[in-house]
Amino acid sequence: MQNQTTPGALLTAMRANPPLVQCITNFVAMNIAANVMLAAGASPAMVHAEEEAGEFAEISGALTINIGTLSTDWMAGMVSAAQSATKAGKPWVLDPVAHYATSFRRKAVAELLELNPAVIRGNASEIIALAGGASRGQGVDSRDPVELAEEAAILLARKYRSVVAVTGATDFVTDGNRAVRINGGSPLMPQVTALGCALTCLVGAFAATRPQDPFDASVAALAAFAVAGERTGREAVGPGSFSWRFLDALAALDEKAIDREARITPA
Ligand SMILES: Nc1ncnc2c1ncn2[C@@H]1O[C@H](COP(=O)(O)OP(=O)(O)O)[C@@H](O)[C@H]1O
Ligand SMILES: Cc1ncsc1CCOP(=O)(O)O
Ligand SMILES: [Mg+2]
Repeated sequence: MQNQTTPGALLTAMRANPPLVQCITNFVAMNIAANVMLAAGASPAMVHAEEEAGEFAEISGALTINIGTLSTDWMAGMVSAAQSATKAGKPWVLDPVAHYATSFRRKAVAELLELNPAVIRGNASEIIALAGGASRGQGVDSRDPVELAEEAAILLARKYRSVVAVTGATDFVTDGNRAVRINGGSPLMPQVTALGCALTCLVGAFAATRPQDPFDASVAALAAFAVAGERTGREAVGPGSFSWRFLDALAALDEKAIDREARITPA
């Protein structure tokens, strides 16, 4: 019998019933994230206004919240959506973009963390700082290796009872108990803006497909990026061609390819 929770099986399940995912993301990421979601087979909606964000979360399969271009009115929409998702039993994913940079961001992330995200997805510098460590992050960019963030990720997963997905050259995913590393991708990925933000939305899509197991959902989303990114890296000549070729590679992924090519190892 086939394992129903392999990344490939989850990709097939997601495409068979494309989940509506409410993505509250940033101005930089909106377009690329929506295109990544469509290429992978999900149905994204970028809905953030306070007047409707909570109501929209009720009809979505999952919610993602990203503080990349935060403002006070967006924060109100984020809080309303997260409360509504939790109440409706829908998983939501937090992307704490550059939360260490200003007190406004630090305060916002502290408030959002209290609203029970199912998954926290960030780069290594963001995860280290979230656990109170000394991060070398600069603005939205990570300057720390993922290996240095693994302990922080486990700590955060236990503290907030959530899955923590740390990305970089080698990704690390933990729920505080289980942990895996995922290899793949391409060094060109951090040269294309908002790919991490787009990945956060895709984690939401897989979490909508498998709400009972946000760990497997996160691993599947990161594996899809790792395989599509690695394939794209072989063809692209720079960040420009990487960007459009990556969408094609995501769309071309299928169950067999992802399960054959994903390099996932227990940590
Ligand atoms: N040096 C690298 N080599 C391979 N893949 C990478 C590398 N850096 C980042 N990635 C991949 O890029 C995607 C976005 O991750 P990351 O750049 O860490 O997020 P963010 O954009 O939030 O900083 C992930 O799929 C990650 O695995
Ligand atoms: C450049 C920039 N500025 C504010 S949000 C953003 C995008 C960040 O994207 P990512 O976290 O995926 O690198
Ligand atoms: Mg990011």
